Amino acid sequence: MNNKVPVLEIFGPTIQGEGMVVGRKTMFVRTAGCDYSCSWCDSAFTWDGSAKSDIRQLTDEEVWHELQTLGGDRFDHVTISGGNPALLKSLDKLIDRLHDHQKQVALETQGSRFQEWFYKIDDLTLSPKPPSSGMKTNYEVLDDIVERLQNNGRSQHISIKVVVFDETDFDYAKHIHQRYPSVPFFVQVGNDDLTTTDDDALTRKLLGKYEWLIDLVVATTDMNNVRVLPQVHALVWGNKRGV
Ligand SMILES: C[S@@+](CC[C@H](N)C(=O)[O-])C[C@H]1O[C@@H](n2cnc3c(N)ncnc32)[C@H](O)[C@@H]1O
Ligand SMILES: Nc1nc2[nH]cc(C(=O)O)c2c(=O)[nH]1
Ligand code: SF4
Ligand SMILES: [Mg+2]
Repeated sequence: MNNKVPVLEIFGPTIQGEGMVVGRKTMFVRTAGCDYSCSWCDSAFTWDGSAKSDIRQLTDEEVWHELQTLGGDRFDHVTISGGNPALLKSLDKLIDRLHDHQKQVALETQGSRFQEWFYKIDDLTLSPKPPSSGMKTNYEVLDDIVERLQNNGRSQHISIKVVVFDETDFDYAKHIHQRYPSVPFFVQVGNDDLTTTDDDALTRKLLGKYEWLIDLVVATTDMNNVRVLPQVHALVWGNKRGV
């Protein structure tokens, strides 16, 4: 069995800029490879071949060593993102190692694949993709993942986060919230300007979109138990990588 993890970036400590533990001090491990190809993916380098030569096949011990080198004693939380980390059975050992060292573990995934190690994740974000992404949600798989987690006592450890770019996406978000009403639900501002280096202009634009999304949620009856968030890291650091 392949016990290595294809890693593209390890960075931090920084803050979790999105979703259920927004603001939480954390390290990031970003894995390579995705089964989706979202039109607006802000981490397309994980799957489009452009950073192929940066991919390292690391053991859990090597990942842990690098986290320690970077973070020392200044972290107690690690977020695994990608790409889609749920493609990797081999993350099981890394999660155990992090827990052995009293580090909490968060996961970002789109909900297209299940892994047994989902049951061990402390903060698990499922982020199904709205129409603007060009991807199609497999509800059979998503239903199964949510059901398994709920049936195994993980309800306090999961959330759903939908990125919204337009009103069609907002309708999709409403539909997802109605389908899984007991799962803590987040809508997130979409960033459609992934190349600009003008941080002030980007911040202004994203805050404008944040207000637009807040207004939509405020005006909608089926969106009451909902949290509306921007990507805090994009407001602070723009499109910079590794923050
Ligand atoms: C890069 S993805 C990696 C994890 C996993 N593949 C997923 O999509 O959940 C992490 C999060 O960033 C969000 N995201 C990606 N591109 C974005 C963009 N342009 N604007 C806002 N959020 C974005 C995704 O929807 C997801 O919630
Ligand atoms: N600060 C920060 N927060 C994040 N939350 C989710 C991220 C991701 O790319 O998965 C991300 C990221 O790349 N940086
Ligand atoms: S699922 Fe996540 S990593 Fe994959 S293409 Fe979409 S946003 Fe990017
Ligand atoms: Mg990101």
